[in-house]
Amino acid sequence: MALSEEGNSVFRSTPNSFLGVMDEVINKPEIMGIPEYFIRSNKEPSILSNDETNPLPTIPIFDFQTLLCDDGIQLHNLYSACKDWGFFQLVNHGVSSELLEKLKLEIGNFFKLPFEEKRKYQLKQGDFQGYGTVIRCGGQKLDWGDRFFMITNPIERRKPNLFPQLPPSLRDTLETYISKLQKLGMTLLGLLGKAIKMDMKEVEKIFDDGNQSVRMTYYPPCPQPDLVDGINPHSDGSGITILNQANGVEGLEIKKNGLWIPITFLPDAFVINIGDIMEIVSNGVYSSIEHRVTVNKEKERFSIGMFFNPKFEADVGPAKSLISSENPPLFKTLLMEDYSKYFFSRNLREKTHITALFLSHLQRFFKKNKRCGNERCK
Ligand SMILES: O=C(O)CCC(=O)C(=O)O
Ligand SMILES: [Fe+2]
Repeated sequence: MALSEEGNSVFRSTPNSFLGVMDEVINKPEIMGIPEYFIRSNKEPSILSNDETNPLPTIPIFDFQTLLCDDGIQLHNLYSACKDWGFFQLVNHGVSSELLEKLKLEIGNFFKLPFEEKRKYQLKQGDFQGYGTVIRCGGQKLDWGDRFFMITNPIERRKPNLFPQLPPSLRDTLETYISKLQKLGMTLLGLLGKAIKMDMKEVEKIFDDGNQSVRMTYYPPCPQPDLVDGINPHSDGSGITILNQANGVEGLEIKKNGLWIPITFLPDAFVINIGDIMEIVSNGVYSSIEHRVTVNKEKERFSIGMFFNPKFEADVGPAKSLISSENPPLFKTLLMEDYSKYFFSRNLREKTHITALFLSHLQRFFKKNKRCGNERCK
């Protein structure tokens, strides 16, 4: 049976969103081959090594409790990790295995709900929160994954049809998880500020009562994983991201010196990464690294990322306490509210939005505020 396609539209698509890889493509054994919309013809290969004498490089691992009682050396190592890798794993972070296990079950159950149930959370015209993927133009390639993105803080920014309407057991578990991660996230932001010698008052001014959001992603197995991306190469727009590789299936890769390196799964560890805002705040010292997710032929994968950002009223720009005549600002400063509008007007793709902040594109964006297509829609 041929898939139903209407002109340039995609399965279960509305004019602006795509819903449900799992429901549309996976649950139909009669569908042969991967629909064109998912095929990435110029996908860069992952590096593989079976050579025990020459293992692949791995991202640094920190023990949170050791970081907290720092003697200076750990903070220096943290600084180097954020500068050279932009990614690290965090163990012994104090979030219990029981909570992580419960969250894994709840997220897994959510993505298995019937399509009509999940559809209640569908992304609406012109919005970026909800279940689905924003479609900006006809030729846009789609990721092999179903996502659900929502702002969780400040609480008054929560959409009434999203978080409050989640199945109660998922909602309550997520609420507990979010409150634990908030404490962890704020402490980490403080440590990152301290490690780069930022004024701690400035760290608080930027990130306290910040804007936080979560993205849950389900990556179904794919018959031809090499042809698709679970999530396109991108850097996160956040201050920092705390990622939980919830069901322990690997697939996350980071780009280091031009090569795609896999991130291993450590039970109960979080993967922490520097986002574009932290790269900007640190005036380019910390690195927001491109990453992507590859998918698996047999196994499903799911993850939940929590993004920590400045409050909407804060300035996003190089920290004043780091700037001097020897270290002039490399990025523009703008309000978080504007940064956020700008970020969500674009698709996740490489490091295109931070590059734009570095150059003069941003001013043009705000003058015209047009959704021009091709560059962002690839
Ligand atoms: O699923 C993952 O491991 C990564 C997801 C990700 O990069 C994101 O949500 O920004
Ligand atoms: Fe990401």
